[in-house]
Amino acid sequence: MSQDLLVIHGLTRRFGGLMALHDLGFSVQEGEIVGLIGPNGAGKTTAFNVITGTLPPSGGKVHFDGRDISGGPPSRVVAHGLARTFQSTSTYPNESVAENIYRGLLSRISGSAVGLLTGRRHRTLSPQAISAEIDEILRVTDLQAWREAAAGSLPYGLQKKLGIAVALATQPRMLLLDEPAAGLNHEECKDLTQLLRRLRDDGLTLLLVEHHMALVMELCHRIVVLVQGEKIAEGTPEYIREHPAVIEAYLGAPDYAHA
Ligand SMILES: Nc1ncnc2c1ncn2[C@@H]1O[C@H](COP(=O)(O)OP(=O)(O)OP(=O)(O)O)[C@@H](O)[C@H]1O
Repeated sequence: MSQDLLVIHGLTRRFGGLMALHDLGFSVQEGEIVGLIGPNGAGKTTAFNVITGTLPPSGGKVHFDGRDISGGPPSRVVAHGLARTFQSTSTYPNESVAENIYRGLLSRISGSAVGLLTGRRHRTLSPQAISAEIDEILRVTDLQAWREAAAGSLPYGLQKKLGIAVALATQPRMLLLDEPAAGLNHEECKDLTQLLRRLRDDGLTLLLVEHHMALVMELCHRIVVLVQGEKIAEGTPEYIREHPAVIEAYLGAPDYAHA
């Protein structure tokens, strides 16, 4: 039986009087792809921000690989092997694709005390080793042809893929993806699905926030549904697709009916 890699318990986050997350609890097993879905404003990005230490929780705990990582900071969370991508593209537009990936590598090479203690990080890598790692990430993400191109010159879909490549450079055990399919055309979406499937097959654990229901239903082993900061359902895609409260709050809404 697989181990729980990420365990969230009683997670709460307030913004003034607004309860953006309330008593959220779920877990993700090693090797699983879990989807976190819900209508706009449900608290999905807030959940990502709290899990990755970008925002402190108002209450509750986040455990990763048995360690309490509640409250971050993000560098410590990454050093433990939990990386994320952002809704918007977050690369350095004037730097090349390879240089952007190098930045991801650097967060690992320069490392933190935590990284050194966990033994998963190296303080130095030779230039050849760095180049080989960049090449490998370019191969996995199928971005080889764009190695020296400025990140900002890439088509939007490839910029989003580069965001995944940079996160992969931190050598995560788990990746949190915030709306990777947003703004992608049909072909780009197919390409992304293939990449995520490859990463899953390579054993990477994924937590995916996404409104593209076809992609979520195809890729995820389990789905957690948030509405107004609270979990209203959790289960397999088949279970979630037929869940009356999920259909009423989200899947049946006209905006999502196409998905
Ligand atoms: N920094 C902040 N300050 C105040 N309110 C915030 C902040 N960040 C998020 N919120 C509020 O918290 C609630 C949850 O927002 P969040 O962005 O987490 O939702 P979401 O499910 O990711 O939505 P979407 O699908 O539109 O990205 C919303 O009401 C939002 O306005």
